[in-house]
Amino acid sequence: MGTLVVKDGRVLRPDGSIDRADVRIDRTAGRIDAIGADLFGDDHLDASGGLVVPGLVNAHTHVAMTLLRGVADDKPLQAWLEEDIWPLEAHLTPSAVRAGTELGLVEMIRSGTTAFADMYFHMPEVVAAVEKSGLRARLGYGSITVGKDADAARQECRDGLAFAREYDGAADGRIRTAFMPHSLTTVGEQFLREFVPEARAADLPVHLHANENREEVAPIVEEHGQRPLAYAADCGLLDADDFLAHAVHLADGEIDLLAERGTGVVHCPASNMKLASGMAPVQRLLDAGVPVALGTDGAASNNDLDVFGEMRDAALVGKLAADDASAVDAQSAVEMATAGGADVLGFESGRIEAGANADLAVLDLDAPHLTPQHDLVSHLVYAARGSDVRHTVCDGQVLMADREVQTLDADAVRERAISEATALLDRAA
Ligand SMILES: CSC[C@H]1O[C@@H](n2cnc3c(O)ncnc32)[C@H](O)[C@@H]1O
Ligand SMILES: [Zn+2]
Repeated sequence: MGTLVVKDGRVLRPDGSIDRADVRIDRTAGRIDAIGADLFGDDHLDASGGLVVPGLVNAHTHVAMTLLRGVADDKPLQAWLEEDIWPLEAHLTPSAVRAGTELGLVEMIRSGTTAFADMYFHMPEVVAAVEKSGLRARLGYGSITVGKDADAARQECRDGLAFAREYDGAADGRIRTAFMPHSLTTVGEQFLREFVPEARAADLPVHLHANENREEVAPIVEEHGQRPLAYAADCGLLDADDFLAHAVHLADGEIDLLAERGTGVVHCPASNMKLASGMAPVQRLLDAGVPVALGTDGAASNNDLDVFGEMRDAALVGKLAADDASAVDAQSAVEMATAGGADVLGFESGRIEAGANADLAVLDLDAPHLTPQHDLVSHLVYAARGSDVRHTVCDGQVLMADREVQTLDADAVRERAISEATALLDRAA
């Protein structure tokens, strides 16, 4: 396969500095092997006039929810899930999930995302779509036990573990898996106590929604007499490779617990604002040393999968939450979307440095909204958009060149998603 050189761009380094350099990729290893001046390789990708950044990481989403984009807006979490989303999801089929996932993967490739975590249904379809797309992912079947009898509930968790065991390492290692109980209120205590140790035995991380809004926190405190994360730790959760989505409503002791354990938090600012869940204490999490990543959540609560939007929202709402304009600065937002996200998902990505996974994006800088160029880190967070991405590379493979997605047929994917979304809403009507 040889080498690929990303040529003549400016390169964002892990310390936030930017310099003119070429990036050489060993395509067989899928790794960056050199960064420097005038590098030669077997193939070249033109980055002149552009900025080479680590591929963005979307560390919490439900990709196939692209099919539900715009079906239910302007409601709080519980009403949105119970009145709209879950009744529709009951009619999902494997082919609907495949179509919605491929649509989301095209959207992510086009906006420079190279790795993501997905919790959803019909996950073998997601595996097949990710394999074809060339992206990197941490995948899990979302187990829900509430409202099910004990046998069905146990089967939900068994299915989640079986999926994770079977597909870990798929797509030449680009796919890793996790056990993904949906949340502390939708998965019963007995099932957490039974199945989390099985996940540990299989060396699988655990990913779940936690402390998302006040209505989710209150019943846990009432039923268990503990804050949610103390209860989670009691149930065997919060290992160093586990990661929680949202973590909006946190007591001081819960932040300390996350820091002590090294458990990751995926901050989902747009979803938290849209569902009026609250403002996560992101600067306090960063100050405490908690690993923080960014996620879009699903496209029905965002309503897109563009991580550039998440960087901007994280910086803006982070300042409001801290009542401090210096909180969650641009460099912090970029780190959460790149190296921080990769670390939380357990990937050796998110940094343009020799030895790292060759996951990167090249942005065009010649747009009016990116002019003048006093500070490109500032531009990445406060001015750039996903549509500024010109090339996307993952694992050394070019997934998009000059805005043309190479691995999926974007027009066909869009047509199929439209027909599956229409059929899904017809079935549910
Ligand atoms: C069991 S698969 C995942 C499940 O989660 C639902 N979901 C989407 N967004 C959220 C959110 O913000 N909090 C909790 N659950 C969410 C999704 O619709 C699936 O049913
Ligand atoms: Zn979610």
